[in-house]
Amino acid sequence: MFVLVNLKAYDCDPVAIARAAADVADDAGVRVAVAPQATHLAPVAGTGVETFAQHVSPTGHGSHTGSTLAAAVAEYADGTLLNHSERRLRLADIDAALDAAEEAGLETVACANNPEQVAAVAALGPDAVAVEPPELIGTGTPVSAADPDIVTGAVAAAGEVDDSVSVYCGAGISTGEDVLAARELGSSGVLLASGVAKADDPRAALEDLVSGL
Ligand SMILES: O=C[C@H](O)COP(=O)(O)O
Repeated sequence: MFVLVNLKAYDCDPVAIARAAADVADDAGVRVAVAPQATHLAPVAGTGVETFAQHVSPTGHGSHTGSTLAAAVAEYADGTLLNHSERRLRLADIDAALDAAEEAGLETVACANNPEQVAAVAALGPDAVAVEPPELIGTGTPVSAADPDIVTGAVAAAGEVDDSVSVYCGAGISTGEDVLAARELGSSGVLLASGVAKADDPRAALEDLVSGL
């Protein structure tokens, strides 16, 4: 299982969380990655943890003020999220951002709300898709318990399009039990945020997440 921790724009210490994630990944032998704000990519990557951007632009070098270029992100990061439900892109822009990310050598995780969108984004050839029902994001109610069919549906939808695309799930995942339930449903990773970024003790939260793996 891959544990991808998105720090969003939460008021947290990205480097402390990254250090804890690197330790937990090493100790448990589990892939754990951290996706900080773009301005924190360098210090987070400096901890040695796998580092993801939260977004890259569907543009290359040129007159694109405010862009986050995949090539610039790749100086520090290993991969990137795309089309998170809090950073939605049009289909053509997901396609272009995937191309830019792949050209820069970034691993790509494209998000989708439901199995139908999973099929659409899987057809664009990301390394992975992450299904997240928006209504469960940040609730602490895990998608694996509240809407298991959306996870199994996403696994089936991606498999019909391209079975080399990994399927992750997210929304409300915060415990080791949630991670195991996600795996039972066919997911090969989880995407989560508040369970770690808002935890009183992020290191303990990370240790619990991987405890059953
Ligand atoms: O990127 C992470 C997801 O939106 C899930 O967020 P959450 O774990 O706070 O529900």
